[in-house]
Amino acid sequence: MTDSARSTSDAAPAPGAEEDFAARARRVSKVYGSGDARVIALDGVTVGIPRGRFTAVMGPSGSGKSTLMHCMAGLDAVTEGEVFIGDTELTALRDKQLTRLRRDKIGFVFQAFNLVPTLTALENITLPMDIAGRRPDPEWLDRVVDTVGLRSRLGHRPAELSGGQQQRVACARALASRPEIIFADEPTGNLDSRSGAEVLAFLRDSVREMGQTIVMVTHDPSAAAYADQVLFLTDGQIVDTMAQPTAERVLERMKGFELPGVTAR
Ligand SMILES: Nc1ncnc2c1ncn2[C@@H]1O[C@H](COP(=O)(O)OP(=O)(O)OP(=O)(O)O)[C@@H](O)[C@H]1O
Repeated sequence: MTDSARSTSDAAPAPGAEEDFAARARRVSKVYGSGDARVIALDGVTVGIPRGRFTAVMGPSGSGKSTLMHCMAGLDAVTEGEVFIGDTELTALRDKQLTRLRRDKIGFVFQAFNLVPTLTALENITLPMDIAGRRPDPEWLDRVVDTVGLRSRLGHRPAELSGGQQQRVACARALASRPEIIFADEPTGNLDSRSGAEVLAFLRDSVREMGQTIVMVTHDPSAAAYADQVLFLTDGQIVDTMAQPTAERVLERMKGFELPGVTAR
């Protein structure tokens, strides 16, 4: 068995040895609180996120999905274990280096669109690069704008755009700097199903047509069906993976997690 084939097993590939992964977690644990309030949110997770693929993360409420994403994106410190973005060990970085790595290598899309209301769509898309003092590659930006399908709306402010269009602007903002990986936390959580489908199609196209790597946390089996693979978490551990998911198969798998007192939302 190759290392990549056992990406979710405990036998993690050596750092730098597995070039097909845009991000990796190795025996990552995250514990919140202490004493009676102690919660093991992640329990020794080892996983690789394949480069140029769309990965969905699913699991019951409280299973550790957001914690995994936050730890892998360097938004939250791990209690134990290592996280790599490309070949860089994120968990070994000091605050300033971590801020730079997040800025240069990672894109984020959240449930709330987090657009600046006074800026146009285009200004929002290029804002992180403007702040970083980097000039967007015009050809790339053009391609992102075409894929996002908002060329005629680039001069509009967020209030003049629909929710789906605003989230597509947020996706384009994440893509503009060609990050190593994009983490999306419930990107369709605030959208109706039609706008959600537009955003998901855009995320999928940016993977297929532009080679972007995306990890998306979702509760929605039909959203997960846009991904190339699904990772299933329960009780802070990855318990299963599914390639080429369909909404029906994901739903069926999620039903298996519905224990008394635990609902798969
Ligand atoms: N800041 C925190 N302090 C204490 N406990 C936390 C904190 N953040 C998360 N937890 C706990 O860690 C566990 C995992 O939470 P997490 O938010 O990662 O789950 P999730 O799968 O994303 O849940 P949901 O689907 O409901 O968003 C839960 O038991 C949660 O209560």
